[in-house]
Amino acid sequence: MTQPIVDTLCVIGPGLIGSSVLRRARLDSAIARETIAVDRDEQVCARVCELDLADIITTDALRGAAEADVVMLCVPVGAIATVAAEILPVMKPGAILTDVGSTRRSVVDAIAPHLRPDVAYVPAHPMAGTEHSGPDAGFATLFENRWCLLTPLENTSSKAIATIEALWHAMGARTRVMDIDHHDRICAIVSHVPHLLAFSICHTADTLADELRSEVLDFAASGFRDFTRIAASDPIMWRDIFLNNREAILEMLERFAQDAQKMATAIREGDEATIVSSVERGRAIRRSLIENRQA
Ligand SMILES: NC(=O)C1=CN([C@@H]2O[C@H](COP(=O)(O)OP(=O)(O)OC[C@H]3O[C@@H](n4cnc5c(N)ncnc54)[C@H](O)[C@@H]3O)[C@@H](O)[C@H]2O)C=CC1
Ligand SMILES: O=C(O)C(=O)Cc1ccc(O)cc1
Repeated sequence: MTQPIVDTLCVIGPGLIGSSVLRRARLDSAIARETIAVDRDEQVCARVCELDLADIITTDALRGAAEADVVMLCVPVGAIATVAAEILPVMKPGAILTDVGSTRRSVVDAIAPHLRPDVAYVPAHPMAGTEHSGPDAGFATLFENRWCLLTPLENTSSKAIATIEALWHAMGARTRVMDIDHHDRICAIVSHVPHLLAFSICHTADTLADELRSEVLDFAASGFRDFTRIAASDPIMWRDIFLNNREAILEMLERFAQDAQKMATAIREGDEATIVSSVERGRAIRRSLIENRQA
């Protein structure tokens, strides 16, 4: 029998993303020989146990990390560096630390002082998810045909990078290695600012409902519903993302505001050509996303 990609895989934070990884590992013995799930929340551990998602389930991060060959941190961005600092001293020599956090620069900088020369750190962010969270929300096919963006440090061994890439390939994902700051700018425009806009437009509509004393949201058309699906996402997760990718988000938000302002000017001035060309451009982009099966 061929060796699995990882001997012992420890997932810390088996919520939407972590439980999806564990579900996939349950289905495919080529991923890991043994799995460990760690969560500080006893109720999450109890649920992971009921769902039979891992071989060992514990609230003790040190125990899980000490036994693992790969430790994957799937906790909110604001908790990643704290958990990393706690577990790094007990990790096995030669083991790999990875995390799935949605932002990179501040996390990598906060982890850097705690790194050991004999433990590789390979951040890997799956560009896949939903607006739901917790262990019940996960599913084994979540990463199929999705990108996973790896942002290793310059001195990270190519063997460790290859192991994490193999892990994500086995989960159905495509991988791309990229620069840390490049990652944060891309994610700001394709993920973080769209979430910000969805939260904000819900807020605006709700405030208007108060002012008009009307059930504005009861009349939400399907466009509003499609556009705001992501506004149902977890507040702690998004607080952490916004605060940890501050510069790139503010830059992209400013660019967006300029484009929205151009549309406002075109509408005010009855500039048909600008309005039509903007809608045409959006339509072409949306159609190409569907053709590439990313929508
Ligand atoms: N939700 C999404 O669509 C995506 C999320 N991500 C990233 O993945 C990570 C996890 O997100 P989700 O799975 O959505 O979150 P989740 O809320 O579903 O699960 C997070 C889990 O971490 C546990 N946790 C929190 N702090 C902990 C700590 N200090 N020690 C141990 N466990 C702890 C929580 O109890 C929870 O079970 C985040 O960093 C997020 O930015 C990445 C891609 C997509
Ligand atoms: O629900 C959706 O469509 C998402 O976009 C989920 C998501 C959230 C955060 C990420 O870092 C990546 C993907």
